Amino acid sequence: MSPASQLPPLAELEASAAVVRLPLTVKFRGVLEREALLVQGPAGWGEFAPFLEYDDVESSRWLASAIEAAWEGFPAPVREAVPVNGTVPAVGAERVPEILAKYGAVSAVKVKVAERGQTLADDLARVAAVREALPHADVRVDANAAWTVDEAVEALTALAPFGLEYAEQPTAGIEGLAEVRSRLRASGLRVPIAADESVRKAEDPLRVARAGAADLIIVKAAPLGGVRRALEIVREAGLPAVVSSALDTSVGLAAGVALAAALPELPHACGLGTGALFAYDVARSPLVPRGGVLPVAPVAAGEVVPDPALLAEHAAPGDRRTWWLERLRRCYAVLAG
Ligand SMILES: O=C(O)CCC(=O)c1ccccc1C(=O)O
Ligand SMILES: [Mg+2]
Repeated sequence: MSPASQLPPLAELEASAAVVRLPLTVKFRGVLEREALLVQGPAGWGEFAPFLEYDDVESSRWLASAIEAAWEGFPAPVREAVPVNGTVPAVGAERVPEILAKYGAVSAVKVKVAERGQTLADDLARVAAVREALPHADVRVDANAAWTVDEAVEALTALAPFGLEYAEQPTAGIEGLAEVRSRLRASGLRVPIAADESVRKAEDPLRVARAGAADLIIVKAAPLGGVRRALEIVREAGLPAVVSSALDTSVGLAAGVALAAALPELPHACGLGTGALFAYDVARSPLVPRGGVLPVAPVAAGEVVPDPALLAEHAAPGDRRTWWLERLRRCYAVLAG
């Protein structure tokens, strides 16, 4: 996180702040719209968009990431394109073809599972529909920590025959992940376990790696406090990493692309295709996948910027702008210590 002495003045953040509300074409995390506060600094634009229920301490890391993007810019890329997965929210199986069509050709698909109010049968049907549409794709599932250990073992045992690349955060907590992982191995099922919430919401993002509780880690630029901090975490974790979005606008996705582009190794497709779920974005040329990849060049060239007309068109209502500016001030105070 940026040391307090390196923080730009709050007035500069406030002066450039644009608050948008963007409609999605499909419900994600239970919502049909995404709000974000965008700031402009000498290095470009940054996105501050912690989910509405997050507290100020957790949200302040997202602000550090926005400040890095706008005042410091991104480290040099080592690749020209970032392969991405399509993301299938917890929709009914009959909607899978329509959702997949949004991404175009992708070599990997992430399927949300364990949605509250749904059953294992719903998950099996959704994953089956993805497998039917894309027989050769890498299919990974994400339970967002919603299963118990027993439920996770049962569900992943049932899902494994579809061929799973890995299971993301099947259950909450590092001990739970370790137990799911070892119980699957003991039964001869090699489903790699990826840690997401156990990295991005943990007090110590490295503990899951030290505990040997996961085979890979999911890293997101904003929740981890920026691209450089995320790179450091991957280096120290010593595990393969998958860069994923936080349902960002193209400005936030650019930070994810910069992170994925700067990682020494990128063995899996990244979860950065979510721009395709937005009905509208802030950039004239949004970061949506083409041919299964996102290009690094426009990010490195600082071309992924909001269009003033789109910012105006999608400006959040006045009371929401006030709410975001107040949140910005509180999180700035956290960073300033
Ligand atoms: O990884 C992806 O495919 C898309 C991003 C995603 O799933 C996500 C988006 C917003 C908040 C949490 C998550 C998550 O990975 O759990
Ligand atoms: Mg996840």
